[in-house]
Amino acid sequence: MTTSAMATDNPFVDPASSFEDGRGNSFEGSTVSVARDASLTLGTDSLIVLDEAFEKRDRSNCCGLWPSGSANTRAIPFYNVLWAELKDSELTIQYASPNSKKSVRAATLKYPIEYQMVELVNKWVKKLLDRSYGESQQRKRAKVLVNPHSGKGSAEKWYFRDVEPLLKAAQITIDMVKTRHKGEAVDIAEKIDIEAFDIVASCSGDGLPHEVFNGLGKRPDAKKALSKIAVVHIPCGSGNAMSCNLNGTDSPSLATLAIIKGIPTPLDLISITQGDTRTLSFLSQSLGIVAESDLATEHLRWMGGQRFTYGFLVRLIRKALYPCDIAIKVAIDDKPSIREHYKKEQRNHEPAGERRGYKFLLDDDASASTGSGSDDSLPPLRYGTVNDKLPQGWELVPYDKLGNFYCGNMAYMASDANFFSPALPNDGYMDLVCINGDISRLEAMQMMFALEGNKLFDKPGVWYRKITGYRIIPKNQEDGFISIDGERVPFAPFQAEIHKGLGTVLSKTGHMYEAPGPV
Ligand SMILES: Nc1ncnc2c1ncn2[C@@H]1O[C@H](COP(=O)(O)OP(=O)(O)OP(=O)(O)O)[C@@H](O)[C@H]1O
Repeated sequence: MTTSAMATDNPFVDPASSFEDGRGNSFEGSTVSVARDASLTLGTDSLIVLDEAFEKRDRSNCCGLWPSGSANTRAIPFYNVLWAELKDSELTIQYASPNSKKSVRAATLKYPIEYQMVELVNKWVKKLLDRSYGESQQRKRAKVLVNPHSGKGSAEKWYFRDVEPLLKAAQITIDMVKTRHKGEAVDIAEKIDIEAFDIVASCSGDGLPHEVFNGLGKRPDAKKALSKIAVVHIPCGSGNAMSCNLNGTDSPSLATLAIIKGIPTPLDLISITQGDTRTLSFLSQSLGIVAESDLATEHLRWMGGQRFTYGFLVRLIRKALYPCDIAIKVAIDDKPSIREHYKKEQRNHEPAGERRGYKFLLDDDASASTGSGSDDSLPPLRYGTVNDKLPQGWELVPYDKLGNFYCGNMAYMASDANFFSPALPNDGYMDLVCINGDISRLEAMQMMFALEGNKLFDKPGVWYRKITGYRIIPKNQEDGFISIDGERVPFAPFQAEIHKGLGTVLSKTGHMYEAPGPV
């Protein structure tokens, strides 16, 4: 049986089946008949399966979650197709089937193929895989790290139930280890054979990806390792910001699907120098009410997500102040220009390779001062370290009434907190929000509600800037809380500077976060 012969009998084939669909996809050869009562068609966005057996097998259409035409058809979006192959006269199609609004599970279709159809079906399978993966790499090789202590301790259970079956169905090679202690992921990433893997996936909170970036950053070939290995996050912890930003979800199975289909995306990374250490930050740095609400409420873990809100409100009522001296290298300092910058990037589709590099940042007034000398290790620090004298043109300004210093490299800081809505993965800027601690309680509450409604950026009391570096020196406080990517670091001066596109992640679009931009 030929594909074109079948096409005329099949109600799901576009009548213009030998023409293009306007996107350059030819419908020629898009349908294969795989059994007496079944055919498979490559539609515009979905694989359309017409199979009389569906009607008998599954009248419920999986709770109405599939966008099917009728009881004997199923439209499987190409995004959900995990793998297809023809082996031993059997065509197997693996796909992610929705089993609730917030999860998918691996499912399989199998059809016997007659000998004379083999060549045709093989060509069809190749087309199906090309459309299903697009720019995303097929059969990725994954080093998987599972932190059994993440969140409420369910990471291992979720890995085996929600994650591994999807990875296996997508033919991803898996090398999984369970982390045994803090810092182990740093060592694993530092020693990993970067030619043997494409991604390092952490089933954890944001803590493990932070360690992975730092492990890769410690290598003598740090730059190469950070651009070759995509660091990805499967949300199993209490803080899952990375997955919300890049996978658009905090569901482990949906995040796994997003990673299987993810597009390599350069990510800006930030060097933090404090004392004599240099670490990498990928998510945020905070001092003041946000850092304290998170880090000083560990004893309230039993409250779950409410613990942060409770800690925040207590400090708000106290009108807590966190005086500091701060020097900032500002790039864009007004909200209309920041909004315009964001819109420009939304329209920009330059390839990943051109998004890397430090070219335009090297044009500014700072000269590289610190580095290990080797071309392949971490890039030198253009602004020096916290122990050096201030770079030329920087000025320490007293912020005596500071309530919140919050610097972000991603938009969502939690699934319901789009704190830095104009943040971009590789614009070469950090987003800085400063809020005074002496604003009225009413204004502070309004800011909290504005955050929930994605309107924080526009609030008059929110001082929003795009920056490339800063130094912050806490004063008049004996002790306090500084958070780097959600982990506590010593309460001491530190300096930060951004490296454009130094790291690599996988995202859905290749250049934007999943958070809605500034309204
Ligand atoms: N087996 C282990 N036992 C204890 N800690 C571990 C273990 N494996 C990893 N860790 C550490 O746990 C920390 C937090 O991990 P992660 O971010 O995955 O989870 P989380 O629940 O979101 O974290 P948080 O404690 O920050 O809320 C990381 O610093 C990590 O190194």
